[in-house]
Amino acid sequence: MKTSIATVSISGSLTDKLEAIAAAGYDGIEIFEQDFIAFDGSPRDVGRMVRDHGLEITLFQPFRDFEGLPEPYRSKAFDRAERKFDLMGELGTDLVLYCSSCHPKALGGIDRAADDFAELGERAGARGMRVGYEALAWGKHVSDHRDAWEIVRRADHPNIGLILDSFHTLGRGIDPETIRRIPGDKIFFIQLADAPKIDMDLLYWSRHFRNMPGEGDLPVKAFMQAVMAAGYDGPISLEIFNDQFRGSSTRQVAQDGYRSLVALMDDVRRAEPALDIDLPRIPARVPSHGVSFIEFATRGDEADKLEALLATLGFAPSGTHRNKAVSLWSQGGVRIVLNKETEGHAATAFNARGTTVCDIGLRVADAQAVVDRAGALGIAPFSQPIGPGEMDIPAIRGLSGSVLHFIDEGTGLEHVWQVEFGQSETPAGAGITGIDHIAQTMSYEDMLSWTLFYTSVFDMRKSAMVDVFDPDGLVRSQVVESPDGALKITLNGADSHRTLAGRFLSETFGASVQHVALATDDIFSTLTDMTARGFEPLPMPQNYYDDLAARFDIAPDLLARMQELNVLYDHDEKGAFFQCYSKAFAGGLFFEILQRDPGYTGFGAPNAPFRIAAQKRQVRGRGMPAR
Ligand SMILES: O=C(O)c1ccc(O)c(O)c1
Ligand SMILES: [Mg+2]
Repeated sequence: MKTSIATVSISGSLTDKLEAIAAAGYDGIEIFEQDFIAFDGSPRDVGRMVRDHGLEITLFQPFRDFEGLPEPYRSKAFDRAERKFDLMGELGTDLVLYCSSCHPKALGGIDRAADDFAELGERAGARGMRVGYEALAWGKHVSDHRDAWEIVRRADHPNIGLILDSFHTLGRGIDPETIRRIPGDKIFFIQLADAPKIDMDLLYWSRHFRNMPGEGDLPVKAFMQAVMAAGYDGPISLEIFNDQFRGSSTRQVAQDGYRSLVALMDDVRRAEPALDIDLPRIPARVPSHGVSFIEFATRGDEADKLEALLATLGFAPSGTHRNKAVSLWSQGGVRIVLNKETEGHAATAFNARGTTVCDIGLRVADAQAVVDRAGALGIAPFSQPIGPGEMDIPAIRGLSGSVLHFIDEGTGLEHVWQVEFGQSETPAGAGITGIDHIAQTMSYEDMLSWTLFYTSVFDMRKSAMVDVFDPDGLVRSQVVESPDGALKITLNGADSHRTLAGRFLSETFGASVQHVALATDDIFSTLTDMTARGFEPLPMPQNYYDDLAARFDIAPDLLARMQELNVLYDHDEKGAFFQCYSKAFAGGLFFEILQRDPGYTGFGAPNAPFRIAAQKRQVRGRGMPAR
């Protein structure tokens, strides 16, 4: 199966685009007329450039406002068609997309349009060209692929076929199952795009908010299942109009697109195994059973402070690495690794950004399968030299060059703590039972990419994006989690440097984990224990508790305990949620301690503005903690 991407989908000059597209692994490109017109070189030069990159031009597009016109417009449209056939010949492509007319003079009528296409088919045939007809969701008379298909069917010409674009079908809510009725050989080309569900004008939505399959909310898998079931075997091409992508890294967007295509077609094959899909088989998404460890790169004064903080949270040293300046702190099955090495991956991370989470270990069903699947999706494995007596644990690169290690059971990897750290017992601690979630802060424009990373590699789903109001700007929060909730990651996207998240990004030189949320079954006894160990919570103001008393029906003595321990509260239909924050350390990192009823699925988002305001007071009060 050939993969392709429209040049409009990514940023940069035509040369930049071709390099990125070829490097990402695509077979071809759709040339958008605008891109060609803006280019200073002949059509032959463009065709040669494309082929020099090992790519082919799968489609030239768009040709607008062709069908259903009265004279003299009709003849002019045919003249224009001939000129574009000339151009296509020079570019070296034989397929052009005609989108349904938006011309104010277009008359409508299925047979009139079919006659126009029958005549066009004759002219195209004489030139060795083929024409595909696409229903734009906002076309004047044709806005539904079923009508476009009826026109193509009645035109009844071998050089005239249908082009399906998932956006136009799914954006209008047309059932993709209707595609199964169309003969596969009459579908000349497939364009794929996803989009977030937002209620807005179709044209504006299409031209600004499309995204990669899997990044949005449209049923693109069902669409592709129907297309493949129809017997289609041509290129599958991404056509993504997205304002953010037009300003982002050319290579990254091209890579994400390829990743989304491979993951989608793998999903299609798994959903309908009888379909004949000519793509290499890749391992299925691997379930994660949660976080095995979190590793901080840290040193010197910051390391001392982090150790002191961990001790107040009830963690205790429980092992030292056999070869390295790396120690293990643990409590109730939660492992925190402190890496003070001056060489290797952690040292690089520390040198670049100070104390930071440089590595996350995930418990998975099959560690090697994760690395193999990630490889098929274009994500490189990570490896470091292995010292004497050390284990080779499969890993890949994650957020901003940090590392994700995978630990499974059954291959012996789970013994790494005894083998490398000589771990004996797990200290009892303050009642922390696990890691509830990890929060990663990134810039807003990287959020789609990282959401795709997690949902394409792992068996994780995304939930709706939530707006978090920082007093100085908006932060958007997206949760990705495994179906059983064992692994939950919140991705927080900052737009402005003035938000707490934005400030963290600039203080720590890029995206990384900003907080780790520790779970307890009894937050009051845990916090009482932590307080006795010297834990200092983030202080919450009286106004917050007055508001809680007004909003919720909380017993006065419970409210008093919450206030005493600086516990925040939320609930949904299924249960209650309590949370408390540590003060920030090392440039804005912090811990959260929380207790959730099993049914509560949120993260206390309504509390975020008050938490952020309290954190900002702290920063102003004593300045950002020194490095
Ligand atoms: O927005 C448009 O005009 C437009 C043009 C060509 C396409 O293939 C398309 O899907 C949309
Ligand atoms: Mg299209």
